[in-house]
Amino acid sequence: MAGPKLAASTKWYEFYYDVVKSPGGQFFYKLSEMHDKYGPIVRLNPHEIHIRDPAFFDTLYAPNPTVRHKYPPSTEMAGLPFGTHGTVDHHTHKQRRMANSRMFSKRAVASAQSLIHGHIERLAQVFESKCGTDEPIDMQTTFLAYTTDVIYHYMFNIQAGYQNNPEAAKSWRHSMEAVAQATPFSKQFPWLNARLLTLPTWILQPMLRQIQPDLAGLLGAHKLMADIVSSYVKNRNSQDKESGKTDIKPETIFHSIDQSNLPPLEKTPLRLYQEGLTVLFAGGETGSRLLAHTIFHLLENPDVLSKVKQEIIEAAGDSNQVPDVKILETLPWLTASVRESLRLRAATTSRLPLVLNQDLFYKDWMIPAGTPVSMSHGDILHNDEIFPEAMKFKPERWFDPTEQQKKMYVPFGKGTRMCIGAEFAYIEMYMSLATIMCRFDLELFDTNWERDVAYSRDCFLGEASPSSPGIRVKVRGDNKRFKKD
Ligand code: HEM
Repeated sequence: MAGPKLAASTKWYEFYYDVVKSPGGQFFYKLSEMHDKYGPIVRLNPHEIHIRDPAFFDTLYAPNPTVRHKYPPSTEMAGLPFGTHGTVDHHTHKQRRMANSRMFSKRAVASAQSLIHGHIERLAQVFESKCGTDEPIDMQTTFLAYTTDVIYHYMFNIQAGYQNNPEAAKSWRHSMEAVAQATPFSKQFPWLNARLLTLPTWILQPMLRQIQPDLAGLLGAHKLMADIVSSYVKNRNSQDKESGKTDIKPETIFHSIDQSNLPPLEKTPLRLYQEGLTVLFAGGETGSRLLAHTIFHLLENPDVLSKVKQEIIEAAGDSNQVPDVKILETLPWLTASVRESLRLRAATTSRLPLVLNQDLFYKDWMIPAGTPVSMSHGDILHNDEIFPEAMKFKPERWFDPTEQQKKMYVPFGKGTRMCIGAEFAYIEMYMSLATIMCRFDLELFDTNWERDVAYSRDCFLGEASPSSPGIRVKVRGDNKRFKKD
């Protein structure tokens, strides 16, 4: 297998690019260079193979019943082996995912529109409070507070209240940033997080405060989840097991797991706690970025923005209410803009390794069973041959997409491990975008693509430059459209 000899002989090669070379998380660029030099299949470290060939994506990330395990070091780094995302074994994962699935069905998520509306009202108040002032809004913090509040409410029936507490929201955002910064390091020492999380809080908290105070803030989320689970478990025995079993949406994700066919060992407090954290971490940051990036692109492209606004306002007709999600999803410019924003930012920059029980064949190569093999979404979503001028925001490409473009649209991944929250992300996104963009006139404040939007580091999700103050806007006017009386 081709690739630099040094990379094939030691993991310190990757360590150098991810941890030592400023600003960290640089190995994914090196990986691209390896492919430019050695071709579509390379050995990137002593254990792993990486493939850059969109045509192979469906084979590697195949759906059930094809068996695909995760590669333990790639899942260990989050320290949540009992959550779906951290589950290595294919069959265990399948069962755990099935137990969660009632929370994520299209019908269940659509039924949550009024719950989401409540949080959008609060979001609109933030924009309203800055209207006409010169104070910019940091969109990622504001939207993270929104997506986090929505997840806590929908998944755990809890009011987390980040939107009502700007200091808590800022500190949560800093914690998420700190996790991202630490990811290139934890990728090299994946066992570290899991070990750290076994320490008692009275040791861990002061220790983390010394290393990185924002990381210590993360323990607040762990403590809150432990409390939510403990209160759920306390009441669990007094609840009628059948209650809510036929509802479109179970009350919480824990009800969904409890009412599933999983065996009792899969319903322990530790399992619930880790699944809860998995969903919280997987859904907050991704959704808030998508929102901030889409607004960035719309403000950079005023002609597209005016078409998006116009079609939403026309769909609303005489009503002063945001159209139903079923209608929003049919609006061509809105849908195309969201798709394009997701494609352009290719959320997950990290390679996503899988392990097979059998040998895998790629062209003339035979990859022995048990070898971790990965591909990267950016290699597909930013491929100029599939998406001409791939790094440009061109929503109109989605009006008449080729079969290949439709097939290669993979921001949520594919196969057994693909995102389970895509419907949730879309609904949360369509409803808030429609409200914020139609109600307020926004303008970008000191924000540009190179520094603030394009990624410069692989921290599992792609991170903008460390010098970025974030994507910021000023609110120039309030049209009062979709404002609740
Ligand atoms: C723009 C938004 C989002 C993007 C681009 C995105 C992308 C992804 C990707 C690529 C994966 C697969 C990762 C892997 O194979 O390691 C994933 C998994 C996952 N996502 Fe998302 N996601 C988004 C929003 C959400 C939301 C809103 C939720 C929950 C409310 C969520 C929950 C999950 C979960 C639980 C998994 C693990 C699934 C499993 O292993 O079965 N995601 N996401």
